[in-house]
Amino acid sequence: MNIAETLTAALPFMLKYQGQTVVIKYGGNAMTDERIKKSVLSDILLLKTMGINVVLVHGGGPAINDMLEKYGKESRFINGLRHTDEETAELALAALSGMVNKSLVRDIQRLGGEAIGISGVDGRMIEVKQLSDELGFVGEITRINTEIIERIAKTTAIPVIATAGVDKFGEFYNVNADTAASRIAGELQAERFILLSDVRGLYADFPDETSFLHEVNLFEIDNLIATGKITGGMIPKLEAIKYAMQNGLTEAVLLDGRLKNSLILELFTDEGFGTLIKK
Ligand SMILES: Nc1ncnc2c1ncn2[C@@H]1O[C@H](COP(=O)(O)OP(=O)(O)O)[C@@H](O)[C@H]1O
Ligand SMILES: CC(=O)N[C@@H](CCC(=O)OP(=O)(O)O)C(=O)O
Repeated sequence: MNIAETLTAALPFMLKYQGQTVVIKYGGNAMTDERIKKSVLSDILLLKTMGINVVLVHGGGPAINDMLEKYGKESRFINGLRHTDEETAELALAALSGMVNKSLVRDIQRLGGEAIGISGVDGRMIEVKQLSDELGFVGEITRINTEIIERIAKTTAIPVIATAGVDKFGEFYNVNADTAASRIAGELQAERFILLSDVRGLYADFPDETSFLHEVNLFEIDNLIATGKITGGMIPKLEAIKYAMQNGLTEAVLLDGRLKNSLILELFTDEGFGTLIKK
């Protein structure tokens, strides 16, 4: 297709999404390759330039692992959530809100766009309480203050959100990025919520290619979790989507961030490239 045909074919989708909110959760595992990262950010900038209200929420598990390793601290996960002592909470904040957030902002700016990076601590955007004694300083979200996101989103800048949380006493908490992104998408009543990871989508029997699921509903997700075939970071991801869908979100898409232009293909064609999660 030449450029004119491509743009013309995209017109109905552009009209559909213009002025709408699209929340993109960019997982740390799809961020480790610089070329892929640049391509993802360039797609995100294209969406913003088309008049879509893009909100970028990022993770950074691998960056936190590296930071902890530097300080001689071990990473330990319980059902996909990192056990977080006080020092880990501070190091996670440094890695996510410092390194990862600012490098995403810088990379968008290098591509010619504008971005403003904030963490859940800023403007008390992500208010939390302790989730459990067992996990330490892992936050359970009690409130999302979307005002600061909405203010940035009205400008030419893309809001880039690091998902640290703060409790009523001002303590820093580590918050799973999928959980926070799902809640933000729900609160913003996003038209689309897309989670970019390093996997094609959801498998009934991971990693058996033939078990790939193009579409699932919440009931099927519960059954899949019960089979034990869903492990690691996929558990909080699905739990987060489930929670947000019971509280305002209409659907979510698990998408492969490593697939070139996956965001554009997902939003601007009728073909589904990932796993669509519906009520
Ligand atoms: N049933 C499943 N289908 C797809 N991925 C799964 C499944 N069970 C476990 N996973 C794992 O979940 C990972 C994605 O979750 P996570 O590591 O938290 O990603 P991210 O850092 O991008 O949020 C995949 O890389 C895969 O290894
Ligand atoms: C509590 C908890 O587990 N927090 C996560 C926060 C980062 C994250 O979720 O990043 P990804 O999206 O790349 O996995 C962590 O410490 O790894």
